Amino acid sequence: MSKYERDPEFKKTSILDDYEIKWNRSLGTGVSGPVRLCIHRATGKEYALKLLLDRSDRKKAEIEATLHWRCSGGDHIVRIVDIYRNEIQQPGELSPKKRILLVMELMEGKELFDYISKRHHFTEHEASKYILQIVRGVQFCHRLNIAHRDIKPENLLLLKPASNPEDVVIKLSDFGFAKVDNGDLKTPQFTPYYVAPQVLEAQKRQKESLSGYKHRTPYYYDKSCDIWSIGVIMYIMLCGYPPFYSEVPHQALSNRMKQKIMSADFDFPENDWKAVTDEAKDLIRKMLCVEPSERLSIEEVLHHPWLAQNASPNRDLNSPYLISDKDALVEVQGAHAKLLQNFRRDDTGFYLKPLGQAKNPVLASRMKKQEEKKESGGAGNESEPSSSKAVQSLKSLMDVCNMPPPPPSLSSESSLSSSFLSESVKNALVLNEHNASLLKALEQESWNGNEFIHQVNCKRLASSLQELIEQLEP
Ligand SMILES: Nc1ncnc2c1ncn2[C@@H]1O[C@H](COP(=O)(O)OP(=O)(O)OP(=O)(O)O)[C@@H](O)[C@H]1O
Repeated sequence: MSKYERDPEFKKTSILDDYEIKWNRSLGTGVSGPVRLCIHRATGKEYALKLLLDRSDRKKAEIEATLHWRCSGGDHIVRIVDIYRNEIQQPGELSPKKRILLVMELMEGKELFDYISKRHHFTEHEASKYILQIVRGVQFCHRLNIAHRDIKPENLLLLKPASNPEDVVIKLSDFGFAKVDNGDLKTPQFTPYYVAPQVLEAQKRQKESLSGYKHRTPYYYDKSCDIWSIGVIMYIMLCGYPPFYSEVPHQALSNRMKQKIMSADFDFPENDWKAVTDEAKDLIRKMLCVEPSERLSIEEVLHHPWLAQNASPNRDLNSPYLISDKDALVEVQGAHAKLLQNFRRDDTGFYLKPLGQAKNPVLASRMKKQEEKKESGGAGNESEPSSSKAVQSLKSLMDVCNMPPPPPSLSSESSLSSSFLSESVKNALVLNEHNASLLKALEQESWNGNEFIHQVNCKRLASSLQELIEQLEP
């Protein structure tokens, strides 16, 4: 019996007895803060350490640790080797905090699409090998009745062999949104772009029931939303752009995009898809199927000919080029104006570099609006109650945090966005100056009253703002 078939032991002894934590070696940062490098004292082996706040009022960290642990026996799941429950102080903190510490196998943090964009030759055959690994990871979770619910490129970590790049190993990580699927998952939880229709429907229904509307039958969503996400990832892998675009880049998920997702309104533009096999398109259609009961199960995906027959062609795909190349994407935009018209990426999930290389019009127009507001001496409609204006200003700040980062090559745009972020914080503070939670969240991001001293973790700030808005809104 593998140790992962038993529930995990949350060790109470100090992690520092067993591991040396390299506090200055961040492997990547998410909502829960940086994942650090640590070294097993007895063997000298390197691991990744994720630190989760262990809040007594919420079981979130414990659930993430437990579900990730249960899936850790899978070949395509990042393995947890140890879990500790310790009070530990990170550098820069005033006092120790209760934490759950996940010691994981060390992966190469590179993101899947970033890796693909650097490949000179990338074929449908190779894409099928990558998708197969993702499917195997998800299959492992689903067999344990666990839905991951946040399958996106940043949560697919890589191990690269020195020899053949085709042998890259892909593993699924970050079980922060995972749940045991009893067929009654109804917390609307998603990341835009990879969100399945039934998640949106669940969200709509939850809103309706909060406003008193009663549904005759409860609406549920389940593991099948993971299949939808794999469908979106496969689509992008084969052509270089996503099947659904948002028309409003700064908005988390526009109504238009929601409509498109809920009606599975996508196609395979001939120019980019003519070299792709019908089997691949057939599989995508069956994964991006609106009705969850008609969508393939993970076992059916595995048995689909595109994966089962291992016969996809070795022809080069354009996707790496389109994912990374500005000119190519401009061509795509022209050729598929219908699909791309007015749509832009809005998710920080992964970044289609070329789209952001135009001088960010959203940023510019938002700055202009803020300027106009300042000049007119107000924060908007005077008849609005000040509390709703305060919430609105927090929402605007959250929108800014959720905007995609500029590409590293555009340092000027980067400084523009950080000064815009500071301006947005100041605007929010005018109406929320006594909000202790806001001040705390800003301090955590090194806000000195005028600007951020260090790199801001926009995802984490957006998530704190979301919590705050939920508390303030009736
Ligand atoms: N086992 C690992 N080995 C190497 N790097 C890792 C490992 N686990 C996580 N990372 C790095 O840390 C980043 C954040 O990890 P993770 O996604 O688990 O954190 P999170 O706080 O839950 O993030 P998110 O904001 O996506 O919810 C990853 O994108 C990756 O770059």
